[in-house]
Amino acid sequence: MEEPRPDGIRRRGSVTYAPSAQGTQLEVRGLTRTFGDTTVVDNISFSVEPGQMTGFIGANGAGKTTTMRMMMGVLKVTSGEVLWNGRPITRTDRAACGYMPEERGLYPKQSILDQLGYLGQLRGLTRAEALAEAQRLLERFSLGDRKKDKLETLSLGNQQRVQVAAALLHQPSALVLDEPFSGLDPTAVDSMVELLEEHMARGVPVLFSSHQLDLVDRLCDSMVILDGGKVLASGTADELRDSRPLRHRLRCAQDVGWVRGMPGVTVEDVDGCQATVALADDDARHALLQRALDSGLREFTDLKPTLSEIYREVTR
Ligand SMILES: Nc1ncnc2c1ncn2[C@@H]1O[C@H](COP(=O)(O)OP(=O)(O)OP(=O)(O)O)[C@@H](O)[C@H]1O
Repeated sequence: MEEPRPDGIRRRGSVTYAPSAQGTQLEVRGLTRTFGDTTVVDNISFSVEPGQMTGFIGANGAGKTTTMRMMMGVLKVTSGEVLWNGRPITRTDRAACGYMPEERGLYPKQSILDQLGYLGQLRGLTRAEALAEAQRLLERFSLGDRKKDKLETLSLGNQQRVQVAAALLHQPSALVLDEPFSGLDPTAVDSMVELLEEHMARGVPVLFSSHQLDLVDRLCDSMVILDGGKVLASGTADELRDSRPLRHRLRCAQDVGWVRGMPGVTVEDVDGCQATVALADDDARHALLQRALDSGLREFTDLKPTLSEIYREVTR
């Protein structure tokens, strides 16, 4: 979805923006958290770059929420540090962040506009500014006519949108969002992504956790895969793909059962004239293609792994 252009300007969806020279970089270095004798986040390091969207993925209990809580100062760090543009993060820096916690934190029985106005004031806006910004965000999410309603009267997806609005009220310098897309329909995902991209265009780094791997694959510049409190893999989607063994699809006019037993060829699947294989080296490739030509070679394609496949492989 991202088209690099020669001038360095990138297009994502319908938003065009130039990389900011002054964005914020968020980094965790050697971050660790123990509860009693149990280490739930174990010496992890990664960075979230200015203007980039980083997906934080991992099974239930992997340690994503605990990491985000430490980043936001909600939970004490056992060891390690959180850095803001390369130096230890301060309270002021954290106040400039937009954080959507797992436990959400808005009041179900209070009117949406009232509580967004209040939250905006807590983050340094005047009441008038907070209400104006809340109203603007609610309009963006097509919730303008629900502003006087209690939060609990909205559908879960719409409550989620209000929670994200709460994190965006004060033009945050960085965004840390715990499962912001869960429960949203595809249109709601797109409108939220569009909004986040406007913030990224200001150089805001976005870290979000998700179990929706297809979404992370589609949206993220880079990703961090956490398992059992450890970072198993991190990098851009292409870096992660390039670090995995390449597989190939082979299709011939005749049966390709002969791939089984060829030296240096690992056979993942054979079905009549088609097979999926991994090759140990150039010799194996050469031998396979020679044999395939005799069988009427129709196709030999590199198969790049999807993020789901990478995730399953690294967490196996
Ligand atoms: N306050 C706490 N006391 C004891 N253990 C805790 C506490 N908070 C979290 N844990 C444990 O830390 C581990 C990591 O939990 P965490 O919520 O960070 O995982 P997660 O990756 O966010 O999971 P999910 O995808 O289900 O939200 C879990 O085993 C959890 O039970």
